[in-house]
Amino acid sequence: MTGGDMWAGLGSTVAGIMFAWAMFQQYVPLPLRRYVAKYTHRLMGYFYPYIQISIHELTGEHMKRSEAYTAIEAYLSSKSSERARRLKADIGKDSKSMVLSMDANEEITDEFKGIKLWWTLNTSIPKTQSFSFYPSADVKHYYTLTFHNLHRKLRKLFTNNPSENWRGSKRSMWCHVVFEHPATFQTLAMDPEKKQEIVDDLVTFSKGKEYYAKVGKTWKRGYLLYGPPGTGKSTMIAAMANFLNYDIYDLELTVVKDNTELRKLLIETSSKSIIVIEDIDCSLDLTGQRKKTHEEDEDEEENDPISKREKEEKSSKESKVTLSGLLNFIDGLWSACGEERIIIFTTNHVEKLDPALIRRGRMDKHIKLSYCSFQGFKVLAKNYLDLNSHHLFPKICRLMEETEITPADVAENLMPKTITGDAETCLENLIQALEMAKEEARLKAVEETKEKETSAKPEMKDESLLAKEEAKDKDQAYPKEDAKEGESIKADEALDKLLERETLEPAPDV
Ligand SMILES: Nc1ncnc2c1ncn2[C@@H]1O[C@H](COP(=O)(O)OP(=O)(O)OP(=O)(O)O)[C@@H](O)[C@H]1O
Ligand SMILES: [Mg+2]
Repeated sequence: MTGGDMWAGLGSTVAGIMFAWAMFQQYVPLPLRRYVAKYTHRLMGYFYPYIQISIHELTGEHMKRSEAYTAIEAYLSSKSSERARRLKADIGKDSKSMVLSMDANEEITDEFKGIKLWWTLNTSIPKTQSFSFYPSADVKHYYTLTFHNLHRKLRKLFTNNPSENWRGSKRSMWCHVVFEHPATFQTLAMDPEKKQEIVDDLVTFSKGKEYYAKVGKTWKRGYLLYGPPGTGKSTMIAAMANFLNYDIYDLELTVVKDNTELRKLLIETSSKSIIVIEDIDCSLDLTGQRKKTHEEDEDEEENDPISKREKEEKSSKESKVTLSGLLNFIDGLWSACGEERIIIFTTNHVEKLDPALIRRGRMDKHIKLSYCSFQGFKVLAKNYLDLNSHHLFPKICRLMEETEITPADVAENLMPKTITGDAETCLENLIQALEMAKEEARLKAVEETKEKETSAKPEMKDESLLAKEEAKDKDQAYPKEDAKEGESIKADEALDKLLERETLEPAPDV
């Protein structure tokens, strides 16, 4: 086929489509046209998964210039001069400078929180045009912002214990704000292999719809994050939400009235979400509830009616969520239709938790967040100081092997304290902090050995005290001759008692 044949063929195909379209518009009744349009639109959605927002220059009845349009124009002005290929030049207000902006139908690529966006300046020309040397006043300008449908929904952070600026409605038990935590797995300081393992686990979970259905399990996963304060438990939750594009429900158990309220809260959570209970060991006396039986409670109350009333008053304010209520919550018994949910508990004291609460199947993966390793430090150094290597790194590595420091403390030291603060100063600050931590640990160890030694002494002390007391008793029983009058009366009484006892009991061997 020659080039000419090909163009002729294409031309006749286009002409055919145009003809069919004209016939469709003219003869097909409107309801059917709408029906077809609806499905064409859906079909388009599959091929064109982008969202477009238009911002028109002139708005309202009086066609005033829109403030949003002016703000976008100003915002894009600097980007245009860097990135746009076709620019429009205007004289600035001072009549001396030149202001450059993007020309009509020009496109600029931009980024917002890691999301790729496209800005386009469009013009719409009225259909009835009269010939004129001057630009028509009817030409309308508008910007279009285009982004992928995936980013249509901004992530939200929900809470059942809101403070002032949280948004909520009477219908919902949760209030929310836009979730804007910047943490990612790249910026999280931890052992790279462990990090990869968690990422793989999350990916497997998020793609596991069929698998969970096949094995007959609710599509949910529980993570227990434990470790000392400042090791990145909350940061990891934010990184997980950003990675999976899930909402977060921060559940404050202490303000949940009872199991029924807990159930309602769970039902109101959406799919693709992470439900978090921070510091679970402090949230409820879950272990206590298990250990104390009802009978024991009742016995205590009967003995002390005041404490009973106090207890009742206190417990009317306190949460009545029980361990079994919480277990049902985790097992998802109340959410038969529940889909794609992650439940996370955090704690500083894993040993305090009831084993039932954290057994596999409930908290499927136990993740220990620990003190900062040199690998972790390298992530933070890259993140905070943009450093891959430095002559102080070996010294830091050695100190980190010798002492414990949390990632939170490392991060704090790596933050420049002045605008001009350089990387070397920050690293030196960290070295100082590490040396201090090492010295503190040494002193603590010394103190602990001293305490151990002294805790061994009290027994000896006790023995000597006993000996002294015995001697005192004897003194009282056999008063010294120079004792004062009152004392000698007491001593007489004691002597009487002793004699009395000796008559009743056999005399001890001395
Ligand atoms: N592993 C980490 N990687 C990166 N930054 C971290 C890490 N751990 C802590 N940080 C930094 O320290 C701050 C405190 O960390 P985070 O709140 O995550 O600690 P936590 O383990 O939840 O502490 P707590 O037990 O007190 O709640 C964070 O804002 C973050 O800047
Ligand atoms: Mg935390």
